Amino acid sequence: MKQTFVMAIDQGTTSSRAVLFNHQGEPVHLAQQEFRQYFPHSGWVEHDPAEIWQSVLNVMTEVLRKSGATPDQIAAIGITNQRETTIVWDKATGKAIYPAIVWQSRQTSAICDALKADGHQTMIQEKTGLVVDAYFSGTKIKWILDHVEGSRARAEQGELLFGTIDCWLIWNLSGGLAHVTDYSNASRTMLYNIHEQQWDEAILQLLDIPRQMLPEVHGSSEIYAHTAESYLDGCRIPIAGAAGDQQAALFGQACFEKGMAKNTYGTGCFMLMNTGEKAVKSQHGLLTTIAWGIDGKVEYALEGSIFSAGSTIQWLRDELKLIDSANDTEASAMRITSTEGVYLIPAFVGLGTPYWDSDVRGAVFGLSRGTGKDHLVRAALESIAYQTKDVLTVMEQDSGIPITVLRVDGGASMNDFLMQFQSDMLDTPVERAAVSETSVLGAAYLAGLAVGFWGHKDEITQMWQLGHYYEPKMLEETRQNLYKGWKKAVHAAIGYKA
Ligand SMILES: Nc1ncnc2c1ncn2[C@@H]1O[C@H](COP(=O)(O)OP(=O)(O)O)[C@@H](O)[C@H]1O
Ligand SMILES: O=P(O)(O)OC[C@H](O)CO
Repeated sequence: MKQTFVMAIDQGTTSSRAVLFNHQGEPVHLAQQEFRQYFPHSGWVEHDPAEIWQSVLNVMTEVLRKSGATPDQIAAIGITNQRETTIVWDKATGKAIYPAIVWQSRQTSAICDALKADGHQTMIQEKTGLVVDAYFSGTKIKWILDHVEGSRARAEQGELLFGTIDCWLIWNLSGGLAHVTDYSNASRTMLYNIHEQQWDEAILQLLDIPRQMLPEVHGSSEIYAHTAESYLDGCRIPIAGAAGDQQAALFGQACFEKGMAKNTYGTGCFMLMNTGEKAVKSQHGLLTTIAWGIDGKVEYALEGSIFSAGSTIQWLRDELKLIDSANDTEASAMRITSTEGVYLIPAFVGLGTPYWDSDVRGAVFGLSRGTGKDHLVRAALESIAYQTKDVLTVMEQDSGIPITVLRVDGGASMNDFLMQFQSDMLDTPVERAAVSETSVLGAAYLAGLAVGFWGHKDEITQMWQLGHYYEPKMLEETRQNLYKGWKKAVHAAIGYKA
């Protein structure tokens, strides 16, 4: 039978998706399932690894059912994932020994503070390209080994395995045969030397993490394993691509040339610039990270990480009950012409680039008696654009490359008000890709390239299509005044610690 599709799995922070892509790179069928978020303490976020795995199996089955396709029509499977989220599991039973500690979770900030106080920040940044922060997997693994009784000794015996979500899924899909990850995911652990491309013994010793529990690191586009016979009607499909969701989005946006940048508006917001074969060091809190490794050649990116973007909109919906759905925010923001001086600082789990402050928490400034729901909703949307401006400004400084156009994608990029305000605030055109699900598209491309479904990256460049173009329209004076107000508000929030 002719193989018609590549199946890509996007295991995101709030939902799992499976999408079938055809030869034209079009998403022709999709299945999606949300799963539970656990907030056991202030600033902690956890997931159930078994529920994540089950949700992925469900969407894979569901997308096949919806499409009427049979598993033997699938040329390859690609995986993209919420990054840094950490799972430690028992190799014999396949059961996690603790819930997945999610990238947003702050439960290891004290470990990070101690690392910084002991002067390890520079060494860690030099080797891994990352700042010392609870965001990354390294301290999350340490925390699990410190808190689950007997686990460190078991890890030393080779009985426990660590993996980010890509690794957990490949291990499960392969029936426990492959314990592997790709370069882009390894580069988010704070344990991986991105220049030497190997796990770093000194950092492993510092965090007391046994080497034997870590996966093998592979390219982002190659066959790691085949699906086990117990799934997908016994059809053994090659699992042929993996990348962290932000790197996969850079790939899906066809940002293959040095200096090309994209911003993805999901739960958080992540701007990445391709820096080619050069790992550019940041002076302003950007991360240096591996974009992907293909055919033995690793390419790098500069990244700005914003922790709360779409999640701020979820908060308006789920906690404040100001809106019924995320889509309502656009009309709400457009009912007024400005927030009238209201700024919302969405530091629910601290602030990432360029502030890197784990302890700051959210705040609202500029309330007056006339402030209403629309002002708060608009301030929440604007906070996403202001944080993006913070990141873009330092990215241009650190790379020395002006960003002349910003490619955008992700759930919240569908909001026209937000995208226009973004373009206005940056004074830069914004291009929304026709396929806004670029992470999952990137995963499909990576897997499809590995099995010859697509021939070359140039084919992908040809397939990229513009969905919507936004041009800056705001007066320079207005832009400057609004942004000045944002900066004042952020610094006031940072200055206030309960
Ligand atoms: N029209 C919209 N306006 C603003 N935010 C939106 C809109 N649609 C979705 N979102 C937000 O985008 C996020 C979902 O985007 P998605 O790319 O699926 O995120 P993730 O991959 O992080 O789960 C949610 O946090 C949601 O609140
Ligand atoms: O699941 P998303 O799209 O919010 O992405 C999360 C990022 O990978 C965290 O680094």
